[in-house]
Amino acid sequence: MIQIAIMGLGTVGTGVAKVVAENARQIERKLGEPLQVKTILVRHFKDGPYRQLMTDDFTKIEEDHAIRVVVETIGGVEAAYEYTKRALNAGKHVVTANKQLVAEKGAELLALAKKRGVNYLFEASVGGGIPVLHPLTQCMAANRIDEVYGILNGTTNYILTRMVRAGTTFADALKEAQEKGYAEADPTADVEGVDAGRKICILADLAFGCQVDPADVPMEGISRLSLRDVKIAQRAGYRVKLLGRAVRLPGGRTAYVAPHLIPEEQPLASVDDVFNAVVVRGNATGEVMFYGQGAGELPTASACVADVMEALQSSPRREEIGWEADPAGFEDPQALRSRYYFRIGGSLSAAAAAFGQVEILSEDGGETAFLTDCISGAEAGKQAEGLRVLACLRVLG
Ligand SMILES: NC(=O)C1=CN([C@@H]2O[C@H](COP(=O)(O)OP(=O)(O)OC[C@H]3O[C@@H](n4cnc5c(N)ncnc54)[C@H](OP(=O)(O)O)[C@@H]3O)[C@@H](O)[C@H]2O)C=CC1
Ligand SMILES: N[C@@H](CC=O)C(=O)O
Repeated sequence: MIQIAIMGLGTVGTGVAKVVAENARQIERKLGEPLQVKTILVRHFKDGPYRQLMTDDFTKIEEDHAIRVVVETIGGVEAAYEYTKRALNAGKHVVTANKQLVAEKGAELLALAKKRGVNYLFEASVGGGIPVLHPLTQCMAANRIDEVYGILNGTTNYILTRMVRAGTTFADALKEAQEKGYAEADPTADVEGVDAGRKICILADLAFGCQVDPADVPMEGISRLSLRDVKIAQRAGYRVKLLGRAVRLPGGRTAYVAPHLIPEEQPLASVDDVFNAVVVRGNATGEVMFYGQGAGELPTASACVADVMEALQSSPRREEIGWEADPAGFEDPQALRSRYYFRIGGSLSAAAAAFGQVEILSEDGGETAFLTDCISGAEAGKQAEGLRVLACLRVLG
């Protein structure tokens, strides 16, 4: 019998307990022994099927030599960071879904895990149930990864889909996402692009081998996005999606999160609801896309339990994953070139005077929406000076 502990019995922690119980036979067949949740760390005791396993004392996990893997689904940094270090120091593998902790402290925790001869695994921290970190670091290991981008937040993709398809208000769509267990404890992180930002940092860390610090990454969410722009874009053959993007540059790397217009024929344009998709561009593979449910109880738990199994099967520890802790070499994403969508208060002639040749998408009620040629973010900002800019979005492609 292999025994594990879960820390935090919310959406993901409950999912982990369910997957371990419901898929017990498959898991046992693969591990050669039954897997059992022995202890669950909670803050508040609650009645229910796991009541007998609950403790509010972390030392019950830390000092229990029978517990070989700890699954951290508390979220945030403070308690999760402290308990993770103590669990690793106690010689236990740690598996997590906590992207904030991995994005901010991953390099340090991976180094500690290495020192202690155990694994620190975090497949669930990006893309929920989508296997993407393992393929990126293992199956694409022979590539130089030049770019990673995608729809990395299930809550905002769900909100956008509900607003566009069903006319649901932003507030109601967010409430639905919270009820389904997709949103962070503080959904501001979803809505303002911070959750996607943490995920693009983890992808960039692994893809480029150097720390991308979340504090350096410009993150814009969907709270300022107007449905008017989404509809204008849609009529012109584009979908609007919140993307995280990380690019290798000649002297370093860059990353950002922002809503983009995506041509409707591109596969990312039809990724809706809670689904996420991550595109990885390797110099040998070209573009590879990973698609699946990016949030939710069971998909996320699937990734956590697979990591538990991997940690056990590759004991004492699997091959090196990690990155340099030094964040030097991060460059401003404003240097990246793309077409831009603008909506301005003013006429087509004002747009043309500022940008030269533009592709007009709509002219209505004193407002003009148009696409520029391919320019850098800095050029877009400079050329728009003097215009009354109502919206400005990058176009992917
Ligand atoms: N939900 C999802 O779809 C996904 C979530 N994640 C990540 O997984 C992690 C967990 O998310 P989720 O399950 O949704 O969050 P929840 O808020 O549903 O669950 C977190 C749980 O941790 C408990 N907790 C908080 N602090 C402590 C503590 N000090 N000791 C013990 N328990 C504590 C909370 O208790 P209390 O109820 O008392 O607050 C709560 O039950 C986060 O890092 C999140 O970003 C990753 C992928 C998908
Ligand atoms: N809040 C996150 C949960 C999964 O990472 C999301 O909506 O994507």
